[in-house]
Amino acid sequence: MSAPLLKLTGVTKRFGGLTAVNEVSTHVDAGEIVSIIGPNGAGKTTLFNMISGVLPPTEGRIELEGRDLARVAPHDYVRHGIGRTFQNLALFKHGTVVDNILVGRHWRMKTSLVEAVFHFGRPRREEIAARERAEEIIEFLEIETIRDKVVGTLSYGQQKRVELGRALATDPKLLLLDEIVAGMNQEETEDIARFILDIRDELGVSILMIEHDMHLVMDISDRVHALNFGATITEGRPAEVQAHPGVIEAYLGAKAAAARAEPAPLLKARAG
Ligand SMILES: Nc1ncnc2c1ncn2[C@@H]1O[C@H](COP(=O)(O)OP(=O)(O)OP(=O)(O)O)[C@@H](O)[C@H]1O
Repeated sequence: MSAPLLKLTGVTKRFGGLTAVNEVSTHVDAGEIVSIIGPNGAGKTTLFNMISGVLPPTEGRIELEGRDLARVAPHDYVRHGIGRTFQNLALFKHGTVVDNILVGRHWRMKTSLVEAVFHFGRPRREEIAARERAEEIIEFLEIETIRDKVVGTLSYGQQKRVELGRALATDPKLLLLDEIVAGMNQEETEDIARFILDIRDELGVSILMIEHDMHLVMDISDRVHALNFGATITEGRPAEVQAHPGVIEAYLGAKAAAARAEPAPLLKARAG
């Protein structure tokens, strides 16, 4: 049997005395959409940061197609096939849509500085191929009408789509989506859900996403991994995970803690 696309074994991250991620083991097979859920502070972003090379694990092993990523330099994760979007938009606001998507392409290009400066054969060929790929992605994401617009002038939903385009331009095998629909309205969320499924089905890219939108998680995930306080509560099919007592308790517990942190309505009214 071939190795899973992504495999995590006993992955742990400690920040001083705080264990943000505690011995998490999971995997993503080729062609899967897997979601990571959990209340605020559960360790989801820290886990993503380790998978995308932003942070080294304190313990444990992360493998992509059987290759230990500890041996890969952080800036080479993209070239090995891990693409990512960020929780907060990380686009070049003054650049156009095309410029931003080309940036993703350049992250994975091989042209050396000397070649680029003297404009030898490979950079030109690579540049033409990069532009062609950017246009394919623009068409795929249905953003042709805004291709020359400056990103900072676009709606939040459109900007998120551009960020998705930039991640796709790196030709990932595995795409990490960090709360991609946060702040979107229902129509924008439905569009993104459709694109995620198309990315998997038409482009053959596997997806690992952190998501708070439970409708999206339940609708499109093949598998869900639930975390709380850095540790795995359970993993399984969406409906099983949603009904798991530990998951319900984690979310209710988080809600109760948030409610305790809020002043009682009467006190709030008086204070106001
Ligand atoms: N660089 C850091 N230094 C110290 N502690 C950190 C650091 N990054 C995260 N933490 C802590 O690790 C824990 C997990 O945080 P993380 O951001 O991974 O959670 P999360 O599940 O992504 O939360 P959210 O849903 O709010 O984004 C939290 O207690 C957080 O305060």
